[in-house]
Amino acid sequence: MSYVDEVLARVKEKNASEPEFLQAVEEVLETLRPVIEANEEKYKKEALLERLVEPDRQIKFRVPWIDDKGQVQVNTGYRVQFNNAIGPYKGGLRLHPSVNIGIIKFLGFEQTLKNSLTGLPIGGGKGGSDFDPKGKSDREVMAFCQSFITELYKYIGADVDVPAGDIGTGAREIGYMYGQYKRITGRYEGVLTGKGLTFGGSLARTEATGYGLLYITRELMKCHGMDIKDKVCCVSGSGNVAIYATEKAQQMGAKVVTVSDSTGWVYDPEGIDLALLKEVKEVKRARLTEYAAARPSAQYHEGRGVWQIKCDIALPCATQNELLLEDAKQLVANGCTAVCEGANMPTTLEATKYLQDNGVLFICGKASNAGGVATSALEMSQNSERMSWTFEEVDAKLEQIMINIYHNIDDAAKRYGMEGNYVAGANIAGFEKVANAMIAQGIF
Ligand SMILES: NC(=O)C1=CN([C@@H]2O[C@H](COP(=O)(O)OP(=O)(O)OC[C@H]3O[C@@H](n4cnc5c(N)ncnc54)[C@H](OP(=O)(O)O)[C@@H]3O)[C@@H](O)[C@H]2O)C=CC1
Ligand SMILES: O=C(O)CCC(=O)C(=O)O
Repeated sequence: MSYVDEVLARVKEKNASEPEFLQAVEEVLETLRPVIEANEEKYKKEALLERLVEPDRQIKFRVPWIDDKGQVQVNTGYRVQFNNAIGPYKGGLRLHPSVNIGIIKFLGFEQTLKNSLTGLPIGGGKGGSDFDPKGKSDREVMAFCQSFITELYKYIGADVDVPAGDIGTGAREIGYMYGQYKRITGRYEGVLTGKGLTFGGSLARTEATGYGLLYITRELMKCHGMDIKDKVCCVSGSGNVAIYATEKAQQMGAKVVTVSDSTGWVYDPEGIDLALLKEVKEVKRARLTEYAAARPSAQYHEGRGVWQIKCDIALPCATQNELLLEDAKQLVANGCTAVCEGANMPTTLEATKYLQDNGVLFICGKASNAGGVATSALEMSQNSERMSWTFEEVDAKLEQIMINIYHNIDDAAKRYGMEGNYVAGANIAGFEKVANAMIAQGIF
């Protein structure tokens, strides 16, 4: 049995109840085979893969808070500090009822390789809670965030572990968390990113993940002799990533015709009205039915269905495993050219393989959504030097980082004879840097 197969078998046995984590590990290890085989003896002796797939530590805690009726509620909080070989742990906090340890582990594992791809000194971590901010008052959200940080503050710090936003965690939640961290520790430091602009946040962080997704998509298209201008895009989700992906796609001259949320989706053949979408989602925190009600050209459908709409470029920006094999078949049948992931692991393994086998250009989230965390690292730099850069400065750095990521993953795939396989390229390029740093720092 090869070293990769041995490790995969052990990971499956040990983490049988964590399907998302297994899926993420399987995807990575399968594509790393040629790299591992070229150095099998060395990596095996170092137990490098076993160390790579085992988090440095997992923190799990009770989060009690009081709702508006005076009732005590209890949620579970998590922080998985996955790997700090190349920098302090860095990664978002997800607040969603589906959150469990397996989901946080998959996200932390992917984050380690993603952060490596940014070229910046950040390790990988992820956290969150099964708390659902939807339908809660601002006071309830504040009560939860304060309680969450009252436990988590012990484990984080500007040079230790720097959390940020993710699903359900936006500027409001980060603000309450930052306030509580400062109150407990008395320290005014860059312990969280995605902060408000009046207290250390970076310009362009809000836009960064969506904008970065489009910068890398444009580079991909350009390197294959195509222009993004006038292309039709299907976007899923209607949160932070989806909104700013739509904005940048429109700025580049593409037409975005769909968005979705957890209850339904919208097809708007005239193109998404971004101002209306922002009003519905960012201001009112309402459902997409409100978008459809205010927009005569929009058709609203319950459930899922975005990928059945004919498009040139598909940008899944909602959540994991939202683009299934049947969706991949539909995209191919409709002549889709490129799929670039805004969300983390939105495409299943079978769907990814089908897209790749059928000539669709495919960039995985580790590479294509890395603009968010890269800009978080730029926020950390600004906090350390007590400076604020202009929107244009941050945006220009973000654009260059995304272009560099594309060429690094393209080169890595070519080096191992897998030209055009950007999943392999991303995993190899991300892995090489982390592996070298782990080996150089000795066994721990
Ligand atoms: N924010 C960031 O900087 C980064 C985010 N990501 C990833 O991008 C994705 C989206 O994150 P973000 O935009 O920040 O999160 P938001 O909470 O802002 O938006 C999430 C969107 O996805 C929808 N959604 C969430 N869960 C489900 C589900 N189970 N089924 C269907 N739709 C769902 C939400 O619908 P509803 O409104 O109904 O809940 C919402 O439209 C996630 O995978 C995240 O990990 C990756 C890199 C950076
Ligand atoms: O900005 C960050 O630190 C984290 C972003 C994130 O959670 C992600 O890249 O998935």
